[in-house]
Parts: sequence; structure tokens; C-alpha cells
Amino acid sequence: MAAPGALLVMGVSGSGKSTVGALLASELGWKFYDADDYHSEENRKKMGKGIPLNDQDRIPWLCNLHDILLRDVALGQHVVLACSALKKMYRDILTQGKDGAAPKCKELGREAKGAKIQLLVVHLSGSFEVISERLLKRKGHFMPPELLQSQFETLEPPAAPEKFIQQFTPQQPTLDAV
Ligand SMILES: Nc1ncnc2c1ncn2[C@@H]1O[C@H](COP(=O)(O)OP(=O)(O)O)[C@@H](O)[C@H]1O
Ligand SMILES: O=C(O)[C@H](O)[C@@H](O)[C@H](O)[C@H](O)COP(=O)(O)O
Repeated sequence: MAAPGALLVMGVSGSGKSTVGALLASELGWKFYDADDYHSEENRKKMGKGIPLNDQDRIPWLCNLHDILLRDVALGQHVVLACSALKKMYRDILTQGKDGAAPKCKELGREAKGAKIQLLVVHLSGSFEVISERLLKRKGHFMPPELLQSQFETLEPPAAPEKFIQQFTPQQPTLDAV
């Protein structure tokens, strides 16, 4: 693939996106965004009540993140984004904006831009048990551990033709670059 303009660090809640994403950005000298900081108040409240987000909740959030990535990449700024991006369709929106998810994005009534971001996906994965233990220990976060089951159920791991690296824990780290 062409050199990526952006790295997406994805995975279920507690997989380590914020931690690993910030470290990667610091190592690379790239700008870091945490998608958690861009959720609407409604989305935060919903998750806080233990209700999983649905496509309708996530699409405007992802479109906004796409716009941010596009703006930075167009300026030559390399970016690391930590974002759950659990479904293929969500990653398509991050890459292609509303064009990539035509019917639903049209409902948002925004202009299509048609620009595509070269995105390398880093998927952080681990067993339910390991990640759930981490979430139970994590303090001061709006995401309740009981939503982890729905996160695993929603997850569509990246697969070809997506360009991705998969990092498993707790086994010895395995890097499978495609
Ligand atoms: N590789 C890791 N090994 C052990 N603990 C980790 C690892 N990565 C993250 N953590 C811890 O797990 C919790 C969840 O990490 P976080 O980065 O907030 O995940 P996410 O952003 O995917 O929800 C945090 O308490 C963090 O310190
Ligand atoms: O798409 C979603 O359902 C959310 O983005 C979710 O996956 C994310 O996990 C929360 O924002 C909590 O934040 P953490 O991932 O940091 O737990």
C-alpha cells in the first residue's frame, strides 16, 4: 500500500486503544486523537447507563472523525486515531466518509467529499477474560464493564482487503502484517 497517512488503533473497550495509540503517536511524532473525546453527550450518557450504541449513534461520530482525519492528512499531518471502529462499515466511514456508507450518510445531509484516507489498521485483540479484568480495574471512565459483551458481539475483525496488523494479548505478541 501507499505510505499510510493515518493509523487507526481499534478494538473493543479496554483492548488498550488509548494507551497504545498515545504511545505509538509519541514514538512516531504523529498527532494523536482519541475518539472517546468526540462522543456526543447523548452517546456518553447512553453508554453510562449500560446501553450499547447502535449504528445511528455511531455514524455521525464516525463522519466527524473522518472529517478531522481528512483535514489533517490533506495538510500533510500524520495522525494516530484510537477508535473502537468495531465494524467494517465503521472503518469504511473513517476512510471514505459518507461515500463509503452511502444510504446512511446521506441521511446526515452533509456534502460528500469523495477523498479517501490511506489508513493502516492496528487491531488490538485479547480474550474476553483478560479485557474484562482490565475494565474492572480501570477507574474514572464512563464506559461500564458490562458493555464488553456487546462490544465482542459487534466486533468484525479487520480482514483483507483492509490493510491491518493484529496484536493479540496475552499471548506472545504476534504481528501479522497484511
Ligand atoms: N497491553 C496492556 N497490558 C495490560 N494492561 C493494559 C494494556 N493496555 C492497556 N492496559 C490497561 O487496560 C485498561 C484499558 O486500556 P485503555 O487504553 O483505556 O483501553 P481502550 O482505550 O481500548 O478502552 C487501562 O487501565 C490500561 O492501563
Ligand atoms: O463504538 C462504541 O461503542 C464506543 O466507541 C465504544 O466502543 C468505546 O469503547 C467507548 O467509547 C468507551 O471507550 P473505551 O474504548 O476507551 O472504553
